[in-house]
Amino acid sequence: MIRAGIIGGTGYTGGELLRILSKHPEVEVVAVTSRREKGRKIHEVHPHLKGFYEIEFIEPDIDRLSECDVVFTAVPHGEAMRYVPELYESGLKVVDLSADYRLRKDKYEEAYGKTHEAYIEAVYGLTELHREEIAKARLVANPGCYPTGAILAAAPLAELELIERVIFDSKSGISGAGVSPTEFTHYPNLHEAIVPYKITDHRHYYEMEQELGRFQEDVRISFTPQVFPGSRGILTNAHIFLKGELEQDELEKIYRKFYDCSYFIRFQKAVRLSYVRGSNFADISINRGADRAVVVSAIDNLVKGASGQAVQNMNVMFGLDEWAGLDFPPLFP
Ligand SMILES: NC(=O)C1=CN([C@@H]2O[C@H](COP(=O)(O)OP(=O)(O)OC[C@H]3O[C@@H](n4cnc5c(N)ncnc54)[C@H](OP(=O)(O)O)[C@@H]3O)[C@@H](O)[C@H]2O)C=CC1
Ligand SMILES: CC(=O)N[C@@H](CCC(=O)OP(=O)(O)O)C(=O)O
Repeated sequence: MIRAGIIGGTGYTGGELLRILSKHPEVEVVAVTSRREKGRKIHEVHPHLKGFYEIEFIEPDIDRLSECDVVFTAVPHGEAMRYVPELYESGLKVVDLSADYRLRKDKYEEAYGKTHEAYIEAVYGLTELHREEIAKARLVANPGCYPTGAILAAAPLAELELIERVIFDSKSGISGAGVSPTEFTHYPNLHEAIVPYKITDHRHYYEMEQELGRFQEDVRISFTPQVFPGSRGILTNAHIFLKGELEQDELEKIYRKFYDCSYFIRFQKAVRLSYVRGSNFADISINRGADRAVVVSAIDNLVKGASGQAVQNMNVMFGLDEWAGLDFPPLFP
């Protein structure tokens, strides 16, 4: 069995890692940290996991994680870099869910407006794009939730350098903002609303630019995030203005070929968040219009957008089937 540790086990992605790993056939979770809840049982913080774990939260102390084969860092960006270098140097495999290692150093510093004091080169963990490098990696930087849905929607066309311009219009459930309540997440502020924010300057733009730019250097990207009053899911409408003429069937062929061996990519006529909820699937629909193609993607932000993809990456790093412990259907309705 692979012995797994989680730093940040009381948060939403930490809780989701615990849920997924509880049924993983090759993994035992041996250490889960919390500064606030140390000494308490897992189900005292995550009542939905009652009956699945006996262990208690421990202090985030690297020595206590040394018995692990893999550690997931599920803490806010800026905090993961306190732990990742030491974990990495101790020879463990690390999957970091934060933004600390996703970007090249200069881009990180531009996007986050500060010097990265603990930089290590990592593999960007969008599994469908980087499987071979992930298989050899000891540090995988799990992608942001918005970039996961957006990049998956545009990568097949970027690979062929067919994008004139792409506009990502994305709507996220509020669990993307983490477990701590804020004015932004406060019920009356969000209820019956769809709230655009960071309309022209969200930091996830840099991940989209970096990853699509690997395929097509001159790709032009715009991105606007919004939140809706639901817990889970990110729906992205990718408005793709194409270079040259491409019919619907040609577009479909390009996407099917690109995602040929990708278990978690499903092509659907209609894409709904409710068809992927609770699962690691990314559903995609392709719609050719007169002036552009609109590729719609749907993911669960806590699963394919975070903890599910982190487990998918761990599977690849340990040579397991990519879908091990993740081949469960979505929760509908
Ligand atoms: N929510 C989402 O949809 C997604 C989140 N992510 C990223 O994953 C990471 C975790 O997100 P999420 O679970 O939502 O965050 P939460 O805010 O829900 O939880 C983070 C947890 O980290 C712990 N923590 C905070 N600071 C530290 C620290 N310095 N040392 C140790 N533990 C710390 C806290 O636990 P305690 O106080 O008990 O120690 C807290 O419960 C973030 O970087 C986030 O951006 C990525 C993709 C999607
Ligand atoms: C709804 C909401 O607030 N979403 C978060 C993104 C969640 C995520 O993926 O953030 P990381 O890059 O930090 O991992 C935001 O806009 O900042």
